Amino acid sequence: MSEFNFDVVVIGSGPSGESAAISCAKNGMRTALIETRPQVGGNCAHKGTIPSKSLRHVVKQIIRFKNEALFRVVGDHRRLTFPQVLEAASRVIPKQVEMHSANLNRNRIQLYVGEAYFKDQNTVEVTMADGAKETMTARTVVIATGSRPYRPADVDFNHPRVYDSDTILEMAHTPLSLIIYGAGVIGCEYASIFAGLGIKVDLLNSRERLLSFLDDEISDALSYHLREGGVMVRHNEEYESVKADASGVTITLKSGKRLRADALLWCNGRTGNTDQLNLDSIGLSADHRGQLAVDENYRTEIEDIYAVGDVIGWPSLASASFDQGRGVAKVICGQDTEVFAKDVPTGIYTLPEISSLGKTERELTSQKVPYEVGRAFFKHVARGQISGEDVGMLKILFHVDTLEILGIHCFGAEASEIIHIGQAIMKQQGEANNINYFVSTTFNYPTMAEAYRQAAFNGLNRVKRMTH
Ligand SMILES: Cc1cc2nc3c(=O)[nH]c(=O)nc-3n(C[C@H](O)[C@H](O)[C@H](O)COP(=O)(O)OP(=O)(O)OC[C@H]3O[C@@H](n4cnc5c(N)ncnc54)[C@H](O)[C@@H]3O)c2cc1C
Ligand SMILES: NC(=O)c1ccc[n+]([C@@H]2O[C@H](COP(=O)([O-])OP(=O)(O)OC[C@H]3O[C@@H](n4cnc5c(N)ncnc54)[C@H](O)[C@@H]3O)[C@@H](O)[C@H]2O)c1
Repeated sequence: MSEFNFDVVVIGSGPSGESAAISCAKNGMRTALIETRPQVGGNCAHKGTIPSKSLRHVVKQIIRFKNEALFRVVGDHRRLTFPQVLEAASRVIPKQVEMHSANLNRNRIQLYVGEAYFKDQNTVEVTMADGAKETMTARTVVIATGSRPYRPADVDFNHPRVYDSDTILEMAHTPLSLIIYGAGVIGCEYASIFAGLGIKVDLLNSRERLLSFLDDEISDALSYHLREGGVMVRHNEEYESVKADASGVTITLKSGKRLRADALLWCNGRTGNTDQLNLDSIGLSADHRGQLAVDENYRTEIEDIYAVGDVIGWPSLASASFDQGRGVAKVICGQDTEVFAKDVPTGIYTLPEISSLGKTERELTSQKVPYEVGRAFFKHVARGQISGEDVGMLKILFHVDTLEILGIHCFGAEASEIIHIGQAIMKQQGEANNINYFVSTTFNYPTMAEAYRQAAFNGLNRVKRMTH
């Protein structure tokens, strides 16, 4: 008889928690999963990735309908309300919940619904919705509790015109104008969504440029297209005060500017969900952002307590969280130690979409790497012309001597899919990672993938390294 009820207890059912639990169970571990929400899927399925991407999809369809004269012959040009758009977008959530529940069931994972906190290193207590408590013991605990929007104390989030990225999914009216404070990935994606609905958007960025981790050319393209879509982007701005009243919200900026809109969407930062875990009881503490420090095996400072997903900070992506969950399970099951998720691509679902992998031009320049650039514009790609989605560019950065691909940057329709073709080549070892792949391989025609061939020709012609 084991001294514990479970081998592993996982707290949180987002992508990192679910994949950790399933991988542990598949390796024969007696596994429990605890989730506060009555439904599994995490913030990813209920508040973050899935609802925002689904909203964006609906908005993209509306834009398409508005801009395509052919559709206007068959339907009138009606104005949709935000609640109608939300309703259409939210249909995907039950499908996600059903899929995740089935995955957990199939793998015989014991699910507890309630809020978990530590009693000691091997004991976790769960407070159920009705106040009842359940206690369980385990050799190993995985903290996968995710994150939530950061709410500064001087902004009244109880006011019905002030939203964050969770509560915006409950907005019951359609504002004519919206201020978005915070121009990180969430702020930029929501700016695209609301501008796409014809709402006047002010996007306030505390930094000098949008998404400064991107290649400059891509970040410039995003600024240009957001502005063209009707978003007023303002850089280097910080708020002084936020005042909401019955008819709108006024934000006063440290620069002296005063902006007013029908509603405010706050997108400035997130906090790790660690405050309810009673970490003191096990001698663990989170940093000022509520995040936990881990080593390259996702171990916290406390033996047999691991953490994965948003609660450990970078990269805070659903994509990486899946891998982190599987990675930590390998460590727990003693299978592998090379598990840290790195070389994570970015996939940003603005309009236009952005995706990138590897080094930017700025990084290569500062590292004094002799590189060249190959570009293809979607307006010159037959498939882009046919589909009418001809805004965009694919850019390949490669070493002038070895022809090794060093970075791929893409914006435009389906950029987040297109990037994975290049990723497969970049992942090859040694000389197999070579830009020549794209000129020595036959691509289906017409496809967006053909942009790789065009970009490779463009780059190789530039360094005269092609045998014609
Ligand atoms: C608006 C938005 C859009 C995003 N878009 C993308 C995108 O397009 N692509 C992408 O890759 N990433 C995206 N992300 C990020 C992505 O959603 C997160 O990185 C991902 O959800 C993190 O997964 P996780 O496993 O850490 O946990 P989460 O999904 O955060 O889930 C954690 C779960 O733990 C539960 N929990 C917390 N505390 C306790 C407790 N004490 N007891 C029991 N349960 C608890 C919570 O209820 C929650 O369900 C987006 C995020 C936001 C906010
Ligand atoms: N498509 C996607 O992959 C996607 C979509 C949405 C969110 N996410 C993830 O969710 C997480 C949260 O997104 P977010 O937009 O809230 O966060 P973020 O870190 O991108 O930034 C939010 C805002 O805070 C500001 N900020 C952040 N750190 C700062 C600092 N040190 N100094 C000054 N200003 C700072 C940024 O300029 C921005 O205005 C991100 O890690 C992101 O990767 C991913």
